[in-house]
Amino acid sequence: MRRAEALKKAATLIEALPWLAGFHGATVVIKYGGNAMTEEHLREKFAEDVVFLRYAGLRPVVVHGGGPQINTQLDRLGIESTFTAGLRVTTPEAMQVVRMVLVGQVNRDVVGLINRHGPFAIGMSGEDAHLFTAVRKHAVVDGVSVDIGQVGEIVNVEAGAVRALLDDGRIPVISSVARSDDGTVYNVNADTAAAALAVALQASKLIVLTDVEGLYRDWRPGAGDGENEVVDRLSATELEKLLPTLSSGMVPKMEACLTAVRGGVPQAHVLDGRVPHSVLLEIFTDEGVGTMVLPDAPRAVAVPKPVTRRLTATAQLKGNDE
Ligand SMILES: Nc1ncnc2c1ncn2[C@@H]1O[C@H](COP(=O)(O)OP(=O)(O)O)[C@@H](O)[C@H]1O
Ligand SMILES: CC(=O)N[C@@H](CCC(=O)OP(=O)(O)O)C(=O)O
Repeated sequence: MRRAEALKKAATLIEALPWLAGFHGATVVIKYGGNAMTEEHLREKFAEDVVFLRYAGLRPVVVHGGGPQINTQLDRLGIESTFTAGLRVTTPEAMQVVRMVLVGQVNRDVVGLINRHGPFAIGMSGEDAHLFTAVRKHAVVDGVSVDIGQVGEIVNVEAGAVRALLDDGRIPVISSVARSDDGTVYNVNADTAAAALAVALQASKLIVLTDVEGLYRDWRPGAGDGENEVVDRLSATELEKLLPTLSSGMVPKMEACLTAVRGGVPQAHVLDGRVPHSVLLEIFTDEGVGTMVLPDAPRAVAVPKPVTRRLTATAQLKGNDE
């Protein structure tokens, strides 16, 4: 290897040093969206990242989605499916398919994928060990409450089993299916489930992987990358104001980030799952990627990430540099 090239590689490794030190032992909840898991080479990179985190001394937890995979199966079976406010209207018939695909197919696939790189991943459904208890959720559209079927709102998280797995050096991989006290099974949006778990575990970070660069300021469907402006960083209050203007899949995603930071998680991120190794880039480099949501008054926590190189949220919204 040429000397210049070797020095560059060493510099990259050294750049990770403060982050490795700061995040040692930290719990990071990663939401792996169904749209982010469609390409094989990216799936491999994701699995490598998660195992890298584990070997680097962090405690990664994966909560996976599977919306496109559920759509495929519903189509095959001729079951119609619609979304309201980013949530699938879930009939009892659709619920059976949701559970089968998330727990029986996607969970197994993600566990297998991670275990190719190290024997750590263990699959769980939100129904296991009372992990997620839910009640029936209604969507609110134009201020009106709308019934969306067997969609759950998590009211309790029993994270003991997940903690035990983490203490044992495992990587829990969790499906967003929940049960109510009366035994009804509910479909929970995976962003929402990841946020509830991040709060229960008091994680150091929530990372939501998706198929766009981050939160776009004025999202225009169909516009390519670079044509929409990514909001680099924003505070909980700024996000709260923005929420009513958001649409489709971004609604549960950004609500999840808000829930996480309001619930004591110091940082929540929406990252582009199409960028290889975006999880490592976010955690171990100075730049950070995607959209970062911060609490209004960040607590004094052992998260070393300097934020000075990013635009402030206010400057972001004005479109100016600091
Ligand atoms: N403001 C916005 N910024 C970025 N994406 C947006 C925005 N509003 C709506 N979207 C849509 O939300 C989608 C992400 O949500 P979703 O399809 O549920 O992803 P996932 O399967 O990763 O959970 C994007 O692909 C985009 O089509
Ligand atoms: C209620 C609700 O909408 N549940 C989602 C659960 C899966 C999910 O969230 O998957 P992604 O993260 O890939 O979107 C659904 O049925 O599609």
